[in-house]
Amino acid sequence: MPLKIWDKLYPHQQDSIRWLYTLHRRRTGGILGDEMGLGKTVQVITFLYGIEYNKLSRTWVGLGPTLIVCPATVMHLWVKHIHDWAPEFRVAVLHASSTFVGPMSRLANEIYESKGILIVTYQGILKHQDCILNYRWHYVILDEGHKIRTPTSKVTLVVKRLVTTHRLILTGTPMQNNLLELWSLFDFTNPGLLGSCEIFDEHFAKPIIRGGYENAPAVQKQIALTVAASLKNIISPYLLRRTKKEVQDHIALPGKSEQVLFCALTDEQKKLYKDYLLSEQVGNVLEKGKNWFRDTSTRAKVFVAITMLRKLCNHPDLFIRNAAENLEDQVPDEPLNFDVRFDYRRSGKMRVLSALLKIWKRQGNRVLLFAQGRATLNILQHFLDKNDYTYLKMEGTTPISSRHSLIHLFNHSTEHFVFLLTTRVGGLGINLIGANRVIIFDPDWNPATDSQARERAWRIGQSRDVNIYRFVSSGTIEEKIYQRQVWKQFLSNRVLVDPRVDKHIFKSSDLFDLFSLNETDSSLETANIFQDAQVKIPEIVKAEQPADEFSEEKIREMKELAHKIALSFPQKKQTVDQQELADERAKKLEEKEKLKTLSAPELLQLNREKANTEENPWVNKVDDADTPASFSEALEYTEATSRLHTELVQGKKKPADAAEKTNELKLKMKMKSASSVDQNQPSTSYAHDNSSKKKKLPKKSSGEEGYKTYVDHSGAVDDEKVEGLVKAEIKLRKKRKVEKVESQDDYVLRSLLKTAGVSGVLEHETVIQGSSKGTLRLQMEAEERARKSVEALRWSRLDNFKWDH
Ligand SMILES: Nc1ncnc2c1ncn2[C@@H]1O[C@H](COP(=O)(O)OP(=O)(O)OP(=O)(O)O)[C@@H](O)[C@H]1O
Repeated sequence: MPLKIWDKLYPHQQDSIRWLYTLHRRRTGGILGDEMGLGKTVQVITFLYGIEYNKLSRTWVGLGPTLIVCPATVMHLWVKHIHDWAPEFRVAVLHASSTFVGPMSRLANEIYESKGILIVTYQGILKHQDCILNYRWHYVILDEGHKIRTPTSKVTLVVKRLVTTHRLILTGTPMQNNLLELWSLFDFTNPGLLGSCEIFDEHFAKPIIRGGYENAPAVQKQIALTVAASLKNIISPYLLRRTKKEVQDHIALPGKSEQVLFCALTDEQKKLYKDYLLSEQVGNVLEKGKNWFRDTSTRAKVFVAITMLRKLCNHPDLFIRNAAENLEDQVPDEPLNFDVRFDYRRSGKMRVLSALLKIWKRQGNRVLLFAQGRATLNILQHFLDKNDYTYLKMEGTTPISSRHSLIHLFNHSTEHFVFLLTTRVGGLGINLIGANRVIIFDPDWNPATDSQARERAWRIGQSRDVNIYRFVSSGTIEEKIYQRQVWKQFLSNRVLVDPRVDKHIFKSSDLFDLFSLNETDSSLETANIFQDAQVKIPEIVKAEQPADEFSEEKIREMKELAHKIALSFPQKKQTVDQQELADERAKKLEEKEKLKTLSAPELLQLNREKANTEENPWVNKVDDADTPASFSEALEYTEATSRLHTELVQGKKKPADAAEKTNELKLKMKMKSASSVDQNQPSTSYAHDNSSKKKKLPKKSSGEEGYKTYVDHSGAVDDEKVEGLVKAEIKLRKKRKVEKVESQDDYVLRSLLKTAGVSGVLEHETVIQGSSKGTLRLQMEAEERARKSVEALRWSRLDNFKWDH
């Protein structure tokens, strides 16, 4: 690969190029399963470029015709990335939004003949299968390849018929709901690796699932663990997965926090919820008992009832409309028409949303707001309109051709505060790093859908810390959905990350469990299950908000105001007697000249005396322990700190930077820094001479606790003032107490808990990470079982081989 490209890749990307090349040489496929946003697209394009550049393939002399299948929203992103990283490639999009004039089959043929790259959507492959299946492709790449996770879906079946030597899948979420999905993906990239679907289900999927339940016997738990470890060994060579945490040293992403906010239902929602649970519709479903899922029509009714409850959790209007129209078998997801009675406060989650957006707007944050359905999105849009928030919106009906420009607009201008998206359309494959806050308004059954959505902002290119909030209506169906998400995530982690992940938490939910409302109190069911994940907000030490609480806009306003005030000064001066001014100037000049004649200790002594006598809000009692070596050094120091002080007052420098600079100056002057020995003492101190003892500073008022005081000696505040020995007090947070000072996140959470009806908060990461303390008591039996599973798989491969030949 040309160095000019190689050098631009991060180390983990270079590793994956090596891995892809190993697969290439073995003429086999694989799954590139890096977490979202680590640059899988870039890795694959540069790898293909390497094949072309080195003419590595014997069959094609370089890269042969290549097919990329991806979701519609990212088609143009692929084109852009190819233009950026490998402009020599000929690339075309097989889609109505393409600029090509003429039949699509001709376009496909032209690209094929010129050994170019053809990009098509998953729908497109169904539509154009007749022509695409006719060709023998060099590489077939499925981006967001989890789209073929259902073994029997039409698109999966068509994709598996593609004729090609090299098959790659790119996905940040290789396993989403169950283990058979993983089988389906490998059945495309490495046919036969995991045996037949039935054998895999019986010998791998079922044992792993059985051992995952809390009430499973110990032997089953141990079998699950060992079988999962065997499976991981089998797939490891063909699955490359790195998490952001693992490569953080290279990519240096900013911080991320992810919390689950449990929002209380409003009284109206509660009443409607309970009434619905008691309704005939739900009663009919519950009557079916344990075997409800065997009957298709009951399954459909359960689905409708659950959807109704989910809508109610979002806003009563969504529920009432459906109930009024008595839509028994279907729940349309059409936008609603709002009348003047619309009130966001009737929804508990929207109250929380309102409180959050207010704070974030003030703080200068920008938000991705994800919701499952178009109807919910519509209600959220109405809320944003009413509150004059600027926003963009993208959902299923947004034309493909305009999606890319919407994304570009959001990322490249700060004009829009919120980006409203449906989770499935806006959550896949795109970059939305213009936002640093994410809300997932309602949870999906599939944890990967929500994970994909949250990763739109926290990815390469993001420079600000990202906070993610998942909203869950407490006590409702949404809690059950969230619990199912955790369970699925646990299964996925067991196979993809660490088989020892040990979080046996769930028994399978029955219908009564789903159709219930837990009203007990704010100590939620989910919070009780995951007690270790509960977020505890530290006590507030300092009442006022930290200085960085101000948004950029607010700072600009403050600066403008300061500027206006400053402009008013000269007018006042004109009213002062000119003679007085001249006298004043002469006096100050004289003082300055006199200062130059003083020795360094005299200068500092004078300085200290002035500080201790003057009534000046910037002045603090001086407690000095160090002496500069010479007068010129002292003067240099005084002037430098004076400049610093001016910059500080003018807002050009932050207190922390000013303090750092001052410390540098001190070091330069070879002054002792006694304060660095004791963090509780002021950071800068002066003294009559080296032997003098340090005096303790008077205690600060309580409002200033959590800060250390830095006493700075400086000259003029601005040019109009007399140069001399003026002191400033710069407040810095004490290192030791910094964690006690309320962070922006804590401030947000506290506000929500206090006023917006949030009844609990869980740290999502802690919820999904299991401990790895698995017992090895039944190791032998489990190993035997795992050995049998692998053997069954080998026989199954042999059977397939016989059939194939
Ligand atoms: N080496 C690199 N140098 C600069 N930018 C990069 C590099 N690699 C990736 N990026 C940028 O990082 C962002 C994320 O990359 P990309 O979209 O390829 O990630 P992904 O892993 O495919 O994500 P997803 O799974 O969400 O589709 C893009 O904006 C891309 O341009």
